[in-house]
Amino acid sequence: MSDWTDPDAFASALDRAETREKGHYFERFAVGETIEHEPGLALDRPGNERWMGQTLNHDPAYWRTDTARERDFPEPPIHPDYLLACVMGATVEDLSEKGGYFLGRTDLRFHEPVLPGTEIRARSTVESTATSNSRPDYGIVTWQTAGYDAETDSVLVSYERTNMVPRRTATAADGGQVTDDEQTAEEGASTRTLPDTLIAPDGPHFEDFRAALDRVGDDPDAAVAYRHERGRTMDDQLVAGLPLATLNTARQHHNRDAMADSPSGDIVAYGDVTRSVALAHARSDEATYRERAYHDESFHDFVTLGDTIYGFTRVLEADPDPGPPRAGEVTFEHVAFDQDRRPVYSGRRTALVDSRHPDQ
Ligand SMILES: CC(C)(COP(=O)(O)OP(=O)(O)OC[C@H]1O[C@@H](n2cnc3c(N)ncnc32)[C@H](O)[C@@H]1OP(=O)(O)O)[C@@H](O)C(=O)NCCC(=O)NCCSC(=O)C[C@H](O)C(=O)O
Repeated sequence: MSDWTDPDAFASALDRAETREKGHYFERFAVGETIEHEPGLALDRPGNERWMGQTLNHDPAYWRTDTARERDFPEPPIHPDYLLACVMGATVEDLSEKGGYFLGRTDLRFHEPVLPGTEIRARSTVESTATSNSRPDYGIVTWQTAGYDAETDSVLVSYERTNMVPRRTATAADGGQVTDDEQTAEEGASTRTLPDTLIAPDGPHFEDFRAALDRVGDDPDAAVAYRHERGRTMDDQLVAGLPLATLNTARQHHNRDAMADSPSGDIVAYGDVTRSVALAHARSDEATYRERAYHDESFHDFVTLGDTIYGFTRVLEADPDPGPPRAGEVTFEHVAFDQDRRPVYSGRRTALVDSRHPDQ
């Protein structure tokens, strides 16, 4: 009788066996097609608290009932970063499990607060497809995705995301190597100057951001921009644990064997974890009332186990009008960077920030 566990015989059988593949190549995506994603999950308090605790999102409104009510929530809601990561996680099997880079996301909007117990579903529509000029083995696909309440069908979060997706038929490509000319151009770009004078707001409230912007005025050599002190080292819990808890099946985050020969050489953090950590650092220095929207989010470089993520914030605008009387709208640009000062994420965020209380 054959011994299927004889190591040599088994290794040779593996070479002959077909692999039942997961995920889809670029050619599968047709513009206009809508995909209803099968995975869905119930957003509960323990999952929410695990995400928030690990990413340092410790805003008490998401943990304490009394603070939640002060912030006009009926109870501590699901954190927007966790909601977003779960919606995107549920789409990965259909859209990006095959691998390829998460290039960016824009027009991300949170439509309404979400309470624990909500069961979510996701659907995506293919917006555009193109072959990549710089990496001919890949295509670039943009999807419009909505995360919605399975019971009421109301949209909770929506965004447009772009990934590189491997092509089924690899071309005679250079594998994405950057040429010497491109390298020189990149180095030249990195010497571009930023404003000399960087000022920080005096406090966390809307008036503090507005006053800091007024101080900068029209001076092209000044900006409201500051660092956040906290950092978070990426451990196994963040790199593999959190994405799996959102049903994100991308091998980049949990299969070291498959990633050993990839450009990163190891598993990499889910972009939504990296982003959530940097945003948590920023939020810890502001009196956030509500998260509203994000634009032009990009993931610039790999984050691997042992990297430490810090946050940097630039304040772009402070508008008193669009919010409720207690808050004004502030637009930030946030940058996540690592221990070597390498930017790994950037995005523009619009949030409502509480006004200073009259006796503060
Ligand atoms: C991704 C990178 C390797 C890109 O590096 P670089 O080559 O320097 O970037 P380019 O700017 O030249 O862009 C390459 C091509 O992609 C197009 N592009 C770039 N951004 C966008 C965008 N937002 N929308 C549309 N198209 C975009 C450019 O036009 C170029 O096109 P072409 O010239 O035709 O080729 C590098 O940035 C990198 O390594 N980033 C890290 C990526 C990463 O680690 N991401 C987060 C973790 S992975 C993850 O979370 C996966 C997730 O689970 C999932 O499933 O998606």
